[in-house]
Parts: sequence; structure tokens; C-alpha cells
Amino acid sequence: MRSKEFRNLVADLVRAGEACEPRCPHARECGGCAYQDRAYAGQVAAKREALERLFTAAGLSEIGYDATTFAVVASPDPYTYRTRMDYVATKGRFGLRARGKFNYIIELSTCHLIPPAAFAAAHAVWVRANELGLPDYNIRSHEGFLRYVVVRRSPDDQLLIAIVTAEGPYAEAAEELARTALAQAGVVGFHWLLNNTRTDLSFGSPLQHWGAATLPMRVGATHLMIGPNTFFQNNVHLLDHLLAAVGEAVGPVASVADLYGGVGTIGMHLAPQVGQVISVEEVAESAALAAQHSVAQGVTNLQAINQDVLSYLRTQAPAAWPVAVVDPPRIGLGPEVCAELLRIAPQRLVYVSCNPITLVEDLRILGAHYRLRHLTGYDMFPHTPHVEVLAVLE
Ligand SMILES: C[S@@+](CC[C@H](N)C(=O)[O-])C[C@H]1O[C@@H](n2cnc3c(N)ncnc32)[C@H](O)[C@@H]1O
Repeated sequence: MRSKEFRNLVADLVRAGEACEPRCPHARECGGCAYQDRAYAGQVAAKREALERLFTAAGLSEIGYDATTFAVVASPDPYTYRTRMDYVATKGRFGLRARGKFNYIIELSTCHLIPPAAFAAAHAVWVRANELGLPDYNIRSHEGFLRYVVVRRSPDDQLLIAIVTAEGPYAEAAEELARTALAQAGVVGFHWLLNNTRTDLSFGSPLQHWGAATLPMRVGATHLMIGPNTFFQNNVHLLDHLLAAVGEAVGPVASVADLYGGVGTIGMHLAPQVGQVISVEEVAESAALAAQHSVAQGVTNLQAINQDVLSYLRTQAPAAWPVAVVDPPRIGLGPEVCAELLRIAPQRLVYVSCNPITLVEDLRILGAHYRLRHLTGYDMFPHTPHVEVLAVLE
């Protein structure tokens, strides 16, 4: 099954579920939420059914998949769950893309994917930008300045705001936007990021910041920090559950490789229960934050390595560590990383996947030497077709 086919299958199954009144007035047209008009329990059941069909069609039962025990864990709250929202500023509108229409932005007066205060802070920056006469960015003609207002939000509702802009003579206005942002409830810092390319990305190189440079993210007993560009797990309500399941799957081992380690969210969680964590991450800023987190909290058994996973694996001897956790981006591990894992052959692989299609491709390769011991879905992205899966192989 291809990604598009899987998305369509999820959509068809969700649409066949029980209807409900969406909480958001924009839900029927906004691309941010596709399924708010379907009861949440039905959304979770539909994702379970879609995954079950995917895994069965892929023949995963040959490596130990058991449809009778497979479940998808619901988000404790399907609203206000996100740690990041990227609102587009273009052609006098501030909001998200219309469903199925890349170039049309729905003007949002509210958004239920983040807490009201987080939306209000981002919106206040947009309102002030208009008062200052700051031109927004035209995504067709590529003229203008303000491209995105990004809000990063911590589990305890502190906020980091960023504007992503093209180049322009607006340093004073940016300063004024920073003042506005920092006056909003919960905002600890404001970043000005430059994206001077034609590529429509809500990331950019840091130009200047006001207030705190990073946002404190407390996850369970762990204290982490993220910058405006750094990856962080998406769902504040379900993250503890996912981390607990990863911890249980890893167990009290001598060492664990945390591959695609990011800022150390999983590695720091595992550090108290294992002898050593080796966290491997290719983005320098994230790897540096993982190292800072361990130093700041007196964690002496986490080593943060700034390297591409494949090149790191090529330096490792067979049985280098008894357990590896892999949490790759949507493209998955791919054949080369899988081949290296098969060569090193840790006793257990704990795979956190944000893309079931690439997970299945990787599991078919890893199935040459591994059996599936556990498979659970996590609905980290309510109201969207996305779903996370945790797979444990031995
Ligand atoms: C899905 S995120 C997981 C991050 C982390 N495990 C967490 O829980 O926050 C994937 C991470 O892999 C990193 N990454 C992507 N490709 C990589 C590669 N080839 N080698 C190392 N890290 C990579 C990304 O920068 C990102 O931080």
C-alpha cells in the first residue's frame, strides 16, 4: 500500500464513523483538522482498522504480527495537543491552508489544536504586524516579508514565538513584534528567523531573538529545552504514555543506542534505567541540546553524538549494544540502515514510527532476523490521517 492509498483508507473509514458537531468554526474547510466532524472514538477505531489492513496485507503475520492484540491508544484529550503550530501570513490572511487547496489560506479566528492563549499570542503578533504596515509574503509572486508566525508550546503551556520572514528593511518593526509577543501570557521568548528562499518552509536561520532563546519542556522527571527550529514530539497529552512504553520495551540493559535522538527526549527518559545511552542525531543544534540537557541535570551516562545514523552504524561492531531505539523521520530507516542493524544485530529493536508505510517496508527487511514481539498504535495526531506506531522486535 502506498502513502496516498493509506491516507484515503483512513479517510474513508473515519468518514463512515459517527458524525458530531465540530468544536472549531473553521473545521469543515481548514486543512489543519480533517476529521473534527467525526466522533473521536470512531477516528481511533478507524485508524486501528486501517493499520490492521495495512499490516495484514504486508504479510506481517509471518514475522509475528497478531491482529487480535493490536490496539491504538487514544490521545487523552484530542484537542489542544500540539507542541508546534505554523500559521501562514499571506495576502492579508493569517491561518492555515484550506483542505486540498495549497495556495488558499483560511483566515482563522481560533484554533483548537493548541490552547487558546497560544493561538492568541500568535494572532496578536499578526495583528501588530498589520498595525505596523508590515507586508506579508505572497506565496505566488514571492514578494513581501512576513511568511509565518510559529508557536512552540511546552506541556506546561509556556510559549516560544517565532516569525519567519523574507529579507527586508524591517528591523524596527521586528523589535516591535518582539515587544508585543513578550507581553502575551505565557510567552518566554521571541525569535526572528530568515527564510529568503522560494521554498515555502516555516523554518529559517536565526537572525535575532528577544527574551529566552529556548523553551523549557518538562517531560515527566526530565527537563529539556527546544529552539524555534528543533524537532519535538507532537502530542503533549500522549507523550508520557509513549515514553513509558518505550522504557518498558527497553528494560534495564547495559547500553542502548538512541538513534535519531533529537534533543534527547527518549534518551534522557531512558538514562535512569540503563547503563549507558548513546544518542545519535544529525542536526547539530539538536545534538548540542541533548548534550546540554544531560550536563544540566547531572546525567553522566548519556553520550550525544552529532552524526548521520548510517555513518555512525558503519563504525559499530556486531552486538555493540544489546538494544537500539530508532525514531526516524517519515522516510523511515531505509534499506541501508536496516542492513547495518541486521549486521550489528542488537537483541532488541524498539522502533517508534510516524509513518506506517515506511515502517512496514523496514519491518519486511528486518524480518529476515527479527520477530515482532509487540505492536501498538498511538494517536499522536487526532483529527488528522497521521498515526504513530511503536514496534518492538527481538
Ligand atoms: C522523528 S524525530 C525523533 C527525535 C527524537 N527521537 C524525539 O523523540 O524527539 C527524527 C530525528 O531524526 C533526525 N534525523 C533525521 N535524519 C537523520 C539521520 N540520517 N541521521 C541522524 N539523525 C537524523 C532529525 O533531525 C530528528 O531530530
